[in-house]
Amino acid sequence: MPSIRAPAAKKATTLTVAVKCRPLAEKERGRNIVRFSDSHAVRVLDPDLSKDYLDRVQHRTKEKSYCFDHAFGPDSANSEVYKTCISSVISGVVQGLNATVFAYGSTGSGKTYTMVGKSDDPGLMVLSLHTIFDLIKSDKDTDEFDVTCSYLEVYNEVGNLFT
Ligand SMILES: Nc1ncnc2c1ncn2[C@@H]1O[C@H](COP(=O)(O)OP(=O)(O)OP(=O)(O)O)[C@@H](O)[C@H]1O
Repeated sequence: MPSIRAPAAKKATTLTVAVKCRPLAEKERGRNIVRFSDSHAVRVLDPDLSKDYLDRVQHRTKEKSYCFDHAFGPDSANSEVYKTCISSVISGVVQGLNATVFAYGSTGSGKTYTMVGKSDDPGLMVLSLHTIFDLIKSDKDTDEFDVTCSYLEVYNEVGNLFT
C-alpha cells in the first residue's frame, strides 16, 4: 500500500461545491431561466418572464442568485469540471488520502451524465480512474497499489452499491 504523504498543494478548504447546468432538452426550450453571472454564480430568473424592472425593485420577483465555488454552464464538458474541481483531489487519493465526489440533483438534472458521461465526453468517474492508473504507472517509489472500485447511488434515501 502507498505511504501517506502530504498533499502536493494544500488547499484552504476541504469541501468544494460546484454547480453544473446541463443543456436544455428540446421539450424544455422556452424554460431557459438560468444565467451565468460569472464562473462562481448563477442567476435563476423568475419563471414569469413578464415581470419587469418595477417588480424586481419592489421584490415581487422570484429571481435569485446563488454562489458556488465553481459554476459551469451548458457548454462545459465533463473534462472542464474534472480539471477545475476534481483532479487535485484524485491525486491525493494515490498518496493515501480519502476523497469523496458526490453528485446531487433532481431526476434528469444530469448526475449520471456528469459522473459516467459518454465516450466523447467521459464523466468524472472515468476521468478519475484514468488519473489514478496514470499516477500509479508513473510512481517512482516502491509503493504497491491495490485498486478496488465501487459507487453508490442514493435514491429515495436508499443506497444502492455498485461494485
Ligand atoms: N452536459 C450534458 N450534455 C448533454 N446532455 C446532457 C448533459 N447532461 C445531461 N444530459 C442529458 O440529460 C438527460 C438527463 O441526464 P441524466 O440521466 O444524467 O440525469 P440524472 O440526474 O442522472 O437522472 P436520474 O436521477 O433520473 O437518474 C440525459 O438525456 C442526458 O444525456
